[in-house]
Amino acid sequence: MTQTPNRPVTPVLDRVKIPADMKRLSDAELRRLADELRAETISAVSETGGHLGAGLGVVEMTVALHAVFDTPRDRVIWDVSHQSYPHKILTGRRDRIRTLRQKDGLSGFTKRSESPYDPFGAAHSSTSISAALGLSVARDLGGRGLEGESVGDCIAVIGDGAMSAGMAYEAMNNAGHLGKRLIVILNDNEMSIAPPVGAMSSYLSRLYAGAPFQEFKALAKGAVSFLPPPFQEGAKRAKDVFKHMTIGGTLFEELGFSYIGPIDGHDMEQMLSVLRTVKARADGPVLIHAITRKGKGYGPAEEASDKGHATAKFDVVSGKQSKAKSNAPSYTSVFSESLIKAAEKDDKIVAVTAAMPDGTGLARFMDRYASRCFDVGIAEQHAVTFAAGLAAGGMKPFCAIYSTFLQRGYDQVVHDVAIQRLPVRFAIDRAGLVGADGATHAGSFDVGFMANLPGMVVMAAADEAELARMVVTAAAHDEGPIAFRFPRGEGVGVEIPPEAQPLEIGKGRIVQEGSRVALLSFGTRLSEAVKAAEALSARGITPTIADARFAKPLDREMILKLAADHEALITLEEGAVGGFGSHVAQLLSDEGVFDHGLKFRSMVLPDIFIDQASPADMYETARLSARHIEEKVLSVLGVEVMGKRA
Ligand SMILES: Cc1ncc(C[n+]2csc(CCOP(=O)(O)OP(=O)(O)O)c2C)c(N)n1
Ligand SMILES: CC(=O)[C@@H](O)[C@H](O)COP(=O)(O)O
Ligand SMILES: [Mg+2]
Repeated sequence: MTQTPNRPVTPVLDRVKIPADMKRLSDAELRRLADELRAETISAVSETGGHLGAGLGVVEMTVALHAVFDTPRDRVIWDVSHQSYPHKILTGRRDRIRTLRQKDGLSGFTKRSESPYDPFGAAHSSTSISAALGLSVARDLGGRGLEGESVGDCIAVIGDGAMSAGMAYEAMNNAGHLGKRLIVILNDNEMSIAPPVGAMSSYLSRLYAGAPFQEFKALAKGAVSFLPPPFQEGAKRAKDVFKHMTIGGTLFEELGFSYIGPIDGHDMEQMLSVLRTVKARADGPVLIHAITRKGKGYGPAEEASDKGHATAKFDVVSGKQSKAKSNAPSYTSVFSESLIKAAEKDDKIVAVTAAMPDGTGLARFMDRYASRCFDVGIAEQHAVTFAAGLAAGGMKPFCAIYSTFLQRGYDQVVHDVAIQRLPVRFAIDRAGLVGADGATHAGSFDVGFMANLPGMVVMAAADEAELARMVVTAAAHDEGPIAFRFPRGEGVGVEIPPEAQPLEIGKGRIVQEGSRVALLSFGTRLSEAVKAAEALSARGITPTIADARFAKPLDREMILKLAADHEALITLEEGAVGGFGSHVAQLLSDEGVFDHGLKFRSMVLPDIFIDQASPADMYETARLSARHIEEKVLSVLGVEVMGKRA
């Protein structure tokens, strides 16, 4: 037998094609299966890159869940679902696990269309309890799945980080009230992407630190019979130790859940025993508090500051990641450096992140100005209104949130910020297509949902120097809210001026003068427009190229002049319909420009959710690369290419 290098030897796992195959395994074999599953996960992610640490932390839990419950009839809903790779391996997708996060491969998250074992898709956090509750209620009302299949137990697995979001409490509040049979596993690894923050995180740690106290609590409430015998013993001992303590219920019990824990989420015997008991006995909402370690079982992940949360491809033996070299700084780092510079001169500048200090670059700001930087946990709604409060109190808050996660705080943007004209500065990172995380993380909608708000200023950086200027522009803008968007990844390599100057609000710039057709770009598609223009020059076409800088307020004067001076006007943006191009079309329509025969085209993201792929492939799908701009110009001008109209 030949063995593929880097592939672990997995005799037990090889016998498991789907979870039903696990029913034949003894508990000892299930323990062995967990070891092999962990090795297979490490091996696969070493080839694909992706979310590693969270999956390694739930290997035993994944095995125990599929061994005890009857999936897919019983529904396991993984919160965020970045920890679902071991689940994918056990649920008929092992043969494709090395296509994770690639074009036409497996998604890095659970996805209903991918497998019947993924009953609910996710990637944004803290949705699992609501979804599991909805499924439980549907089941009790006699509902069947969309394919007519019956629904069994519904189990939400949610992390301690995800437990910081309001939505999890909204769901528990409702679940406790309804009293339906529902199982929640709190996977507490004392980590979010960064170390978790907040009073709730401290509370969970106290529950964990006081484990015997919890056993005593269960006994005191008569709930100990719910637990398997080893826990009943522990509880009796705990009663002696803690008999003089006055105790209240855990928060979860107050919300109407039976609380079981803390248990060791890596101890297969405990996991199996607790899940079997809960399966046999639960008659309402139950919360199992499992303590695990993010990155468990792989040294380089366990030792990493993010516990191997996300990784590039790596060498399994050394743990060394293969990172592509770049000649330009990332947009995120330009934002971060520019903000630090601005904060040096203005002590009113403060910064807010919702659990993404590294991703947004605010970790560096925090190192420098700890008291002026706030990680509020996964709580985008709160982050926005908290920033609004900071602004109302006279500070200059920069609320740094990925485009996709800002969607969750939208009512707060409208109601708390925009209507009150509070000068919150929104730094919208990951605006546009993001690659391997796919549709759930694409920043497609922010221009649409920000630029339609009265009084909101909306900018997009065309390159890193422009981004530096937008940071100082935002810092200086006290009249109302302002937002600037920039994409994932590296800049284009332009020089960043040491002292960036603010932009005039609502003023764009002409990058290249030309004739016949004007390319009006909003954001980083500008460099593609320049490339397209170079290609077009071979055909004797020299487009005018303009950088709009602002989607709101529009540079009316510049746009109307472009329209007047050219036969055709094409807008470009990395965003969905309803964004910059729509605002330009509205202006042209309002001003009657179309009545005079202007040819107008708007290049936007297509009306589909684009699955994971490389950014280059995604731009192909979106038809937003230089080649597509060139084709659009030729077609709008009616130029024939190889005997055909373009
Ligand atoms: C609404 C939302 N905000 C932010 C994120 C980014 N994010 C993904 S995983 C994660 C940490 C989750 O921590 P936890 O729930 O404890 O899971 P763990 O990774 O520790 O297993 C964060 C902040 C997200 N996915 N969704
Ligand atoms: C699962 C999740 O939401 C994050 O881990 C996300 O994948 C981070 O994306 P970036 O790599 O763009 O920071
Ligand atoms: Mg965690």
